[in-house]
Amino acid sequence: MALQRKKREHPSGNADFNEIEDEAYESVGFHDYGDYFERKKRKLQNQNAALYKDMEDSSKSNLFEGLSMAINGYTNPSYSELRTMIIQNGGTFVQYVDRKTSISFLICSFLTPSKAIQWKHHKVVTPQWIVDCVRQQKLLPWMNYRAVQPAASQSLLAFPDAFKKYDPQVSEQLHESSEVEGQPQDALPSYHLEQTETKENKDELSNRLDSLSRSALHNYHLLKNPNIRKSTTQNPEFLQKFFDSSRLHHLSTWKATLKEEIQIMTASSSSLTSTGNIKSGNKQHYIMHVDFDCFFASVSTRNARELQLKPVAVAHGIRNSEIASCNYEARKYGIKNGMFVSTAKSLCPSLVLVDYDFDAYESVSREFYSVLADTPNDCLKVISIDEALLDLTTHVDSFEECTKVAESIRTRVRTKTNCDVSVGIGSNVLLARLALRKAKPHNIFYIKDEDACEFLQCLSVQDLPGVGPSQSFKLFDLYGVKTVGDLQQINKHGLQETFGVNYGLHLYNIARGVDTSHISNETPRRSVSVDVNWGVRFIFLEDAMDFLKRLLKELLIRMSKCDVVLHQLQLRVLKRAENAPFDPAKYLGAGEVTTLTKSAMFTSATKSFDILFRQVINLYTSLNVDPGDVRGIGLQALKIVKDDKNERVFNFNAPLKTPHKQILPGPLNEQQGQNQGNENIEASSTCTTFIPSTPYDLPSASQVSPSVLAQLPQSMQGNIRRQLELQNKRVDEIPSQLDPLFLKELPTPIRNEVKEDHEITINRRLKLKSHVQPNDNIPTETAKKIQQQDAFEKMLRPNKKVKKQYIPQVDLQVLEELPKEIQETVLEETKVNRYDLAREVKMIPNPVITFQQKQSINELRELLARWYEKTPRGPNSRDVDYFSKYLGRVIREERNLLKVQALIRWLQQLNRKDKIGAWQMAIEKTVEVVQEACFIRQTPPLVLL
Ligand SMILES: Nc1ccn([C@H]2C[C@H](O)[C@@H](COP(=O)(O)OP(=O)(O)OP(=O)(O)O)O2)c(=O)n1
Ligand SMILES: [Mg+2]
Ligand SMILES: [Mg+2]
Repeated sequence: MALQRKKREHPSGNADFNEIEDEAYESVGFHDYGDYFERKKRKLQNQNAALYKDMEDSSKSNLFEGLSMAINGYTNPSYSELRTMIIQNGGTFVQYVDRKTSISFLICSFLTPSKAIQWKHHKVVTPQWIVDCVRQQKLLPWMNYRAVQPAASQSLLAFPDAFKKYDPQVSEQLHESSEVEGQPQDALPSYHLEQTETKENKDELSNRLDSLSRSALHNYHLLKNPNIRKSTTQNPEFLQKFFDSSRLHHLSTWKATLKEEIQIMTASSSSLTSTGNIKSGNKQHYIMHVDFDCFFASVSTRNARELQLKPVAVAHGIRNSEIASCNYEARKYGIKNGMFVSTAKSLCPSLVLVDYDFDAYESVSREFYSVLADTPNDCLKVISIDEALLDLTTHVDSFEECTKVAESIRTRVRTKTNCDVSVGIGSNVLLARLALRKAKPHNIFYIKDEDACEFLQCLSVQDLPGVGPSQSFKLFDLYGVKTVGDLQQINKHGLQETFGVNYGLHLYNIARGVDTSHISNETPRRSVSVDVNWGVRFIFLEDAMDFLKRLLKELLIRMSKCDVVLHQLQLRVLKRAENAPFDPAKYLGAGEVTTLTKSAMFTSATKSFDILFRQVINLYTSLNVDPGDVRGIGLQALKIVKDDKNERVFNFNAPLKTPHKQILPGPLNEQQGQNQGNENIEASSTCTTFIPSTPYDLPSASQVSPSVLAQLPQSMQGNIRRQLELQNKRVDEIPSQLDPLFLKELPTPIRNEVKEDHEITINRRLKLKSHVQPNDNIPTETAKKIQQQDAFEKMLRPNKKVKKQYIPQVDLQVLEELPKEIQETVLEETKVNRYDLAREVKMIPNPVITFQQKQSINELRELLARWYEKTPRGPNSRDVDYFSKYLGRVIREERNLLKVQALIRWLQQLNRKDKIGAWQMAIEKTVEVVQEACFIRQTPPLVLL
């Protein structure tokens, strides 16, 4: 197949999947819209002011005076009839709901389950309430017209009753009783006032609530529910419960422990490394990748033969919890690890859910590793609790011999654990890994070097490690590449041009089965950490502080178990991504987040809670994250050393000082400056603040940069220089400021790229520094230049998303509907000239939005029919998202409601006969997105039934 570099063209020239994904129009929540909608909102308010004036003039009553209401979805009476009733009876009609608390009532006939959860603490009534109130001309008790029933539908992790102090019933009663009067009460919920409900307390709370961000306020309302509250960080016992039930916590702890044990075991034997080239000189390498089949699921059912024949999955059991592992019987239905229980159940209603058995997983894993350790090898590498890599190079001479070893491992593991492992063998890690996938389940497979290219040809590019959805999309988009065979046709140069020198080369190599990575024996542990990424919900800053305190205590407990002290402490905060919903799909999960990291260095290793906590507070506050947006927190002890009990780690006699000032204005300052007032930090940022752990400590040489040194007071410079001399170091020995752990987490090619760039930067810095006399003051100009070079740190951070600029947008059609005076004001405000506007409107008609390059309804129907036919077990949720977003865009931009209506009806019709559950859910989700888009665009909801 001759592959040309081809860019997909879109007839409309303005819409493709990338744009759909990139643009800030996730399924539009009631609260998620940006400048564009703010603008639109104002414009429509103007419009409405005029529109409603006539209605108000003919007001029938002031029945709804002081009440603000919004309408959502399909209603009977219709949207416009209800709107008229509300306005004519003195109510305020709200078109855009940007804060749930900004309206007194939401009127709707039906809410989807996820919306019902979001709105369950708000007054959501059926249209009949409006009708009856108007008919009787009195405010009737709204609870009799609830559209959302108050009972929480989800079962929750059973935390002990830790929240007695908040009396939910009293709160609920208060809520209800004042509402009977129909008062607009954005209420002072009683729960957060732990003490008596004095007026002062209420006022104080009210003031505090006023200053909260939308996300914090959202959490405030969410946490009113005591059941939810006790499943979050607000519960003092949360941490323990979380760790007991968190599989990810178990997995990381086990992995660290296993690595440590294997390291001790192999430390005495000579540690061998293996080069992973297909051929390294004349020596053929033999790498083996061993992994349990459906580990949790098979351990959980290993003594229940009857279950092994049924589809089984291990999960916490609630609807939107994740499946950790499912057996191969379940996989026949399309169920996968990581899928939500609700989706899995819709694919296979008879799916048996079993609970976690962490003790059993641990003991089975120990048996497994004891078998591997007993197998003669050059190197044993822990990959996870259920998988490992073995280098057998010097112990076998052929793949056949290697297979015999694999058979023996399989038999011994089976005998000891009653569970199966599969084994993949190749001359490098990549081939062993790909062979393992082929071997699964219950088998052994090897790929010889001479067969590698052919084997790889049939794989999809996404099967290659390190190739994710975005890279594979790019490959398809630019080159039409789908399979590894296609990828083999693209030359190295082309790939490097598109993906960068290193990643391009990496792609080129792995497409041919070449992997240059090494495996080596375990090295001593380099960090201890504690991470929580579920149930993290704060309202106020003190909630975060309180939780950080508990987290640090936990970290210190773990450090003491490993008998280590730290030189560096890193704080990691997961912040809700811009435009991500307040409540992610996974119940109380983190959802889509941006990771922010900051760390502090200590010259003397420490484990002192006081010292560390002060720095934790400094680090946290310098990140400047709204407490309402925090979705996860982690603390990591880095640069750890064995705790030498005799060594002075903290001067207990020294008075505790106020939080240490950062004495070196290093990168942190720059970072802080950028963080402040900038919510758009995109990905992890690593920077270091430097803190002496005793009052008179000076920073270690490894962190001193001449530019920084130059800016310190003379006396301090002298001190530092003296200390450096004592350590036989010069100022211009510029250390690497690349955090090795951060680097380690990067994929190899990217890591190499970063390192390479870093070296270039360091060289440049060294060149600059050669002008500097070591003992002289560095001239300010040079210092500035050097500081500019410090900006190489920025390389570590992926590009920041530039905040979208608001470009005045005036819709001529809307404008013309406005009264003349308002038109003038709008034009003045937007500084747009009417002539330009008309020209612009002429030039840019409503765009035609395409989906998969199709735009006519018939073409799209055909596409949907194929999609439906190809996915009898239900569509991929990403596809559903794409499609929903596309429809939302058609409503917003192309303004072609008929098209949307036709397509959804078509999907409904396709599924009418088979009534596939997963498809039904997908259609519902699409309808939900569409109706929200209508709601926001101010059009009546679509009639779809
Ligand atoms: N994100 C993850 C990854 C893994 N695991 C747990 C459950 C798995 O059973 C176990 C091993 O992970 P594997 O990726 O090896 O998955 P399985 O062993 O379940 O399936 P397979 O047969 O594909 O290896 O780790 C988890 O709970 N969550
Ligand atoms: Mg496995
Ligand atoms: Mg595994």
